[in-house]
Amino acid sequence: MAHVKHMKWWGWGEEGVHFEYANKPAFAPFVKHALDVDLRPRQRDTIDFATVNVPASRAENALLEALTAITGAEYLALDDELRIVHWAGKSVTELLLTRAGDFARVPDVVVYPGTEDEVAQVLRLAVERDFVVIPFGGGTSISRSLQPDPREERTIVSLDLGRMNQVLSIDETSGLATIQAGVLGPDMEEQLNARGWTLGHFPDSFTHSTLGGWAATRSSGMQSDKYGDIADIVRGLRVVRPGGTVVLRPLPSTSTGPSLREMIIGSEGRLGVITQLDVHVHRIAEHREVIAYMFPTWQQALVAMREIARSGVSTTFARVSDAHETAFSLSTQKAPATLKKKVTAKGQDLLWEVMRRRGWDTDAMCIAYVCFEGSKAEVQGGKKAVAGIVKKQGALVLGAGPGALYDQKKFDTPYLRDFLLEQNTIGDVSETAAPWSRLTTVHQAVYDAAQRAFESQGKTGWIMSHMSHSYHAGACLYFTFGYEIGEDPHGEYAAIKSAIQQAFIDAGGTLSHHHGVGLEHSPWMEQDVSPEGVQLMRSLFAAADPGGHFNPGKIVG
Ligand SMILES: Cc1cc2nc3c(=O)[nH]c(=O)nc-3n(C[C@H](O)[C@H](O)[C@H](O)COP(=O)(O)OP(=O)(O)OC[C@H]3O[C@@H](n4cnc5c(N)ncnc54)[C@H](O)[C@@H]3O)c2cc1C
Repeated sequence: MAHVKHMKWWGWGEEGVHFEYANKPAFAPFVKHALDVDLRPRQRDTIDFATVNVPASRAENALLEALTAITGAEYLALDDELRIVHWAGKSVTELLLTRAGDFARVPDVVVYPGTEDEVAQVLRLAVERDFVVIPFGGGTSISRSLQPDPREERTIVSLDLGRMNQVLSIDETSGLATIQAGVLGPDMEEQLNARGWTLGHFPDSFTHSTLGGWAATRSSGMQSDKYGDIADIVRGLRVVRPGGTVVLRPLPSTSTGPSLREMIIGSEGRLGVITQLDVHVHRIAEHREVIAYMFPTWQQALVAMREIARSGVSTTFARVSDAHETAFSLSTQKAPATLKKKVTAKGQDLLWEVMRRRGWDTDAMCIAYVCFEGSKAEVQGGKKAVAGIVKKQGALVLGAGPGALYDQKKFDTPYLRDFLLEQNTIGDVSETAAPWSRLTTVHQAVYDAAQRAFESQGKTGWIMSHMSHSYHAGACLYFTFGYEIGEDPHGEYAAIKSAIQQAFIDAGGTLSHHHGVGLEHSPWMEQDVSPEGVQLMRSLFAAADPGGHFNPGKIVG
């Protein structure tokens, strides 16, 4: 479909873009140490689509004609590659299945509506002709929110919102923009930036995910400390349902019963299709700086992060990597190519010397990044206040150099998972949020659970974490884990991922801070929101969609 950009069918992002390690001398030794895996040079650049068998479309001609009458033939896709692009998201389970060509059930047709009225017509038709509609944003779901039920006998339509991609208006007085749901992150920012505005929402998946997808999964971006999670950013919505459109106006606040807005946010396509959103927008900051700090220990770093959150200093983000993640970050540094970079590397050696002389255990130290935005004076003031807080916890201020590097690399990491899969190795993530009082307990519990799970599967595994997204009462802990794939890729993954998710709940965290539920996290929902809570959700979905036409089975089965 020439009008809508898609990721490659077999992995993350664009064809031809890869994670490279040849220019990162410490990376291969790190992987050997952490996972006992010997990296091989990349064997292939792509996977030939001709090598996979795609189940034939089950869509009948009469239905295709009815859909054509709505959007026009140009906006209906039956071709196999597009059906595979739309069959699932980018969770590890889905990537393994996709690479193996193991497609139990794929959408029978992809429909690209251009207007809200066309969306409404498709949904009415779904009820009339009894087919399933799975709304599709950018396809970056990491919780299996898109993958159809393999047992689904009805026709499945993937409804791709990608043509509805415009910033429609900006209310400059209120700082509110009205934007179509199918717009990809970069396209939306380009339109907003052209008028001096930004949404400020930058998930790691930003380049390939959409505004509607963010709202449908309760997303959070790396700058949420300043701009809020998507649930804070979205003020108004239009949600198309077969019987009509729910219209929630962009009011600053309201007390008109239970919040419909909150109910739609995170509904993963089960309550209808979000076509348009009213969102907070902000003037692009005059000045921005990311400063790096090094802490002697994780405990001291967490205390500092809490103090920063409490201090009233406006930070755009404040995140700290634990010792394992710090070691990983250092392993991805490029070899210095220019004289200037060689001098910087020398500076780093000196810094290491300073830390050793201070008696630091360099295996325990933790790197933190804090971002400041505003006028030059505001940024200076913020930096000064944060320096005071971190120094009380024994940290060294590393300055803007490493911070700028972090800022540039932030959207590259998703390519690492495909690179590792190519090396027969899993690299995956799980995140939670917990009160400040429980963060160290959750962190330790997840490490212990992962270690036990690695051992039970006979693996040399690695786990690392960072803390980000601070709130009044707590913060998000984001874990990355890896291990070499054995003989039972799905069984091993299920055992390790489940151990981590269960540890979140047992230690007092939530089962997901910003990746949503989908099929992946659904088994823990009763433990997360109580059995009665799940029953309430089931009743809601059953009443809102009695025929189970809209992304059935997701969140709660
Ligand atoms: C490598 C990687 C990094 C990630 N980093 C982050 C991160 O930093 N922060 C974060 O929050 N998430 C992250 N994610 C998860 C993912 O990007 C988010 O869940 C994102 O919000 C999904 O948006 P999307 O447009 O790709 O939606 P899709 O994946 O296409 O869809 C997700 C769900 O939303 C529904 N949906 C989509 N559009 C609509 C609509 N208009 N109306 C109704 N339902 C709709 C779909 O049916 C599906 O259930 C990451 C994922 C990956 C693979």
